[in-house]
Amino acid sequence: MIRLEKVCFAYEKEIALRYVDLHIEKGDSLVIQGPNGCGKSTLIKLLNGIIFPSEGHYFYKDHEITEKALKDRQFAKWFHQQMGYVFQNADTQLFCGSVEEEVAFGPIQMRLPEAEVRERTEDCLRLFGIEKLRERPPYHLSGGEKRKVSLACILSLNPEVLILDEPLAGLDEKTQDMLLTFLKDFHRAGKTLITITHNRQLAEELGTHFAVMNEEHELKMV
Ligand SMILES: Nc1ncnc2c1ncn2[C@@H]1O[C@H](COP(=O)(O)OP(=O)(O)OP(=O)(O)O)[C@@H](O)[C@H]1O
Repeated sequence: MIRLEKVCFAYEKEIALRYVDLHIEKGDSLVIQGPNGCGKSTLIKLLNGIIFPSEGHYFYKDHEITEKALKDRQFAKWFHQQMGYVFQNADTQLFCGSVEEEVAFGPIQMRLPEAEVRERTEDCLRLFGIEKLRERPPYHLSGGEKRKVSLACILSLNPEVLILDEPLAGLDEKTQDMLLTFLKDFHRAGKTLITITHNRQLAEELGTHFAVMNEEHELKMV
């Protein structure tokens, strides 16, 4: 489903990915670990089509993901609907006037019928217990509340692949348990998960496949 072939990426002179080969099948739950600065966030940006290989190739469902390919609006829309990316910093993701608008934004962009937009929005608000926050502007919420809203936004898109960067960071224990249960159910439903985490317990509970990146910016399956 996801295939990286000898992918390199550099920020000007700063190498961040070195000849990365990676195969992820539908339904896998891949956990990626590695020290600070080894290239994990860069890899996630690349998988999400925000940056592109300087060398090598990235294929999603046999389509090569390049800057040129994503200039095709139909293709880009399809690809971005398949990939749900939960940012580490929720602030970069939230921009609507209210939490409810924020969660409904994706389904509206997908041009879903109004009743389905409403249903998905309500389901996601309920899932994260944030119905009470629906009228509030997202930028006035606490860090943990913002995280719940950004997770609800991504899940309202019902993505095929969910990419998570330290998903439990900043959440209280009850919300961590709820999110972990959700992620396990999401995976059981045949969806694909890619998680970056330093949290060993989360890695063990969620992962079916494990990869480690090293300080040389190389990736190895373990
Ligand atoms: N915008 C940028 N410009 C220049 N160099 C960058 C940029 N972003 C990241 N880097 C560099 O690329 C390398 C990989 O960074 P990346 O953020 O992918 O690491 P990471 O494994 O996610 O780190 P952490 O665990 O600390 O979040 C690092 O050496 C970093 O300094």
